[in-house]
Amino acid sequence: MPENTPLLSVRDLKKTYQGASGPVEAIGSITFDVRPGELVCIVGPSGCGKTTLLKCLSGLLPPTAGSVTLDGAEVTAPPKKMAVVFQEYGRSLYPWLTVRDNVGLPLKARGVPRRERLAAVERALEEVGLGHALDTYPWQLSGGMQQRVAIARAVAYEPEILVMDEPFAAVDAQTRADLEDLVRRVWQDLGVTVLFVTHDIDESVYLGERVLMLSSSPTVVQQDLAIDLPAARDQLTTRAMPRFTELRTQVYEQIQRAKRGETVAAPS
Ligand SMILES: Nc1ncnc2c1ncn2[C@@H]1O[C@H](COP(=O)(O)OP(=O)(O)OP(=O)(O)O)[C@@H](O)[C@H]1O
Repeated sequence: MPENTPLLSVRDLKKTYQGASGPVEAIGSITFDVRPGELVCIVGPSGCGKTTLLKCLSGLLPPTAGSVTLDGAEVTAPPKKMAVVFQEYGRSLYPWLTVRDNVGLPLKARGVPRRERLAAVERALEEVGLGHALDTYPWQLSGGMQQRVAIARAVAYEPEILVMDEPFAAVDAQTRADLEDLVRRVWQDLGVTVLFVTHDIDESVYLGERVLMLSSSPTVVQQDLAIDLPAARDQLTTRAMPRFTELRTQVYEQIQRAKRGETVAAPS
């Protein structure tokens, strides 16, 4: 696929829920593209519709209007080319299966032969630094390690796009920093396209090559900001850069505007 052809295209996406006391307009109108190989973060105030947007992107919820297209095909059901990593790692892994079998499960479901499957599982676990944990069970691992297993499972599946829904919200700060670096490394090593949803402004700037800021509901894209930080990022030096501070201030101000319901800024 040529570099500039979008992999994911969201066009005038609108979602109105039928609530008990009338319609709730969660998403007003969202339009954006993600090109192959990009790492895009989506950030927005609580209740702005991030989960609703992800459900529509992953084919779990039909939009009220507009469309989602992945690799040229309209998304109407969970696409085979997409893997999703959720916040609740504890509920996304099967406790009665070893790490090896948890990671291999989607490949087994896809009919990948055993030998090939085991090799892919081992590669993915090596990539997330858990090559030694093949025969352990999820409940024998820390929260951060379980989330690594969930990332390995998504990676082993070789998706065209990896969607992550606030994946590090439930882990401690040190683990979170390690996992952020892991996402950047996986993205760089494997060249997979990543769409990362977070409510954490610093995280969005540290991780992203682009940050899409959402407004409050009914949601629109408030700003699409290019993150012009060096590709090699480091928790200490990158976060100490004056440019990092400028960018996080810009995102913070937009989010505050969004919370106050102020008008949309011109795209950067
Ligand atoms: N099933 C539903 N029926 C009616 N309204 C809903 C439903 N699901 C979500 N909403 C409303 O849609 C809006 C967006 O909700 P959503 O959960 O997508 O936001 P969010 O950005 O993911 O929130 P948070 O960051 O707090 O998790 C909210 O006003 C919410 O109350």
